[in-house]
Amino acid sequence: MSAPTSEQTFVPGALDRSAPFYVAGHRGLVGSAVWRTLEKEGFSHLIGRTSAELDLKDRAAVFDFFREQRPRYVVLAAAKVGGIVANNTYPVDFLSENLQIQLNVLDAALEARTERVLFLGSSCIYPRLAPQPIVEDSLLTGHLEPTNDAYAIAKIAGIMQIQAVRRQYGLPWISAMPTNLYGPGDNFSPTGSHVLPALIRRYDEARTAGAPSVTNWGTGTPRRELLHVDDMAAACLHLLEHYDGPSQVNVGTGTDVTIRELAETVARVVGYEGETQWDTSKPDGTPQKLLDVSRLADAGWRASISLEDGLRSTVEWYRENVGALRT
Ligand SMILES: NC(=O)C1=CN([C@@H]2O[C@H](COP(=O)(O)OP(=O)(O)OC[C@H]3O[C@@H](n4cnc5c(N)ncnc54)[C@H](OP(=O)(O)O)[C@@H]3O)[C@@H](O)[C@H]2O)C=CC1
Ligand SMILES: C[C@H]1O[C@H](OP(=O)(O)OP(=O)(O)OC[C@H]2O[C@@H](n3cnc4c(=O)[nH]c(N)nc43)[C@H](O)[C@@H]2O)[C@@H](O)[C@@H](O)C1=O
Repeated sequence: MSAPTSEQTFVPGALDRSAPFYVAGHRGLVGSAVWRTLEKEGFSHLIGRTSAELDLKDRAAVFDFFREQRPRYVVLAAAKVGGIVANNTYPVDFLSENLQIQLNVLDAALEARTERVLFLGSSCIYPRLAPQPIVEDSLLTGHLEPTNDAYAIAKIAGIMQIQAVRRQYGLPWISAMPTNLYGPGDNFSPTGSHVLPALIRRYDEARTAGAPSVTNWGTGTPRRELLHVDDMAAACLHLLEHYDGPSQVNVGTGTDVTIRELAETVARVVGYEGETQWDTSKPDGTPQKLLDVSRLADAGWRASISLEDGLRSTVEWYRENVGALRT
């Protein structure tokens, strides 16, 4: 172990477009959007590995990869991810896989002295009944939402690892906490996905089949904030170039809707005119998780894709790719 270094002043600025930049999870919803954004922004040395090529749970392989590639920048968007029922049903997988992935990547990045790392957590790290909108300082002030507490604890460990590296080694690594995301490349699995892709698929299939009704999960009363993944990717690059600090930064739009309103909007956009029913045997999850995005605004960034526009383009993407969806 190297001698501890105290946290030093680091002034963020434009990243070097020719430096090796590893996007962990580059085929996922977020990773693929980050990759597109970086390509558009002129980054010429992007590095990506599928899980088949490099299983991030394999600690030795991850260390070999970092020793060989020596990325100067890393966005950690590889994780075990799923919707409310997947999280609630497989807590061991969500805890264990995420702890392993992030521990291996962050430890290997530390050994390689990676200059900038952006770790992605989730808004579910905050207490279930945190005051709304949720400020970053709400972390660890109350009980977690039980449907995703295992996943949240893994993510909280990741935030702590970033802070610990900053404190002990002085490296300017940062964390961002996205709200619920959606967009092209999402997981549309009927049982495993998040709410928006599930609704798009359900309503579009019902429209095609001429089904008289669809059934969604829960009561429809919880509120969720939804951010298009292209906005998320832009925020990632913005934070890497404009933010440095130990606190995680919330990434969202600052507005939310009820699940019932979201379902009505999806039905209208896909053109479904039947009835909607609610299966209250399925969990609602946290009643509201609206992020306070002042810190992000102070860093000079705000979301630009409206829910209506983002939803329309995602429905288009879904229809064009329905034959080749992830399961
Ligand atoms: N989607 C959302 O609503 C939200 C997401 N987030 C966070 O954003 C990040 C990205 O999520 P998202 O893009 O939605 O997730 P996805 O499921 O779309 O993508 C995750 C990616 O991680 C990779 N991965 C998973 N396990 C391994 C492994 N063992 N080894 C290597 N790669 C692995 C997968 O690679 P491959 O395809 O090659 O198998 C996959 O492409 C996560 O940290 C998540 O917690 C936060 C809040 C909301
Ligand atoms: C991003 C975040 O995502 C997860 O938390 P969540 O916000 O509760 O996630 P969700 O998108 O799955 O559900 C939102 C709401 O929508 C309702 N709902 C209706 N009908 C469907 C439906 O068909 N599928 C789903 N998934 N939800 C539905 C559902 O009952 C709930 O009230 C975390 O586990 C964790 O992974 C995390 O960090």
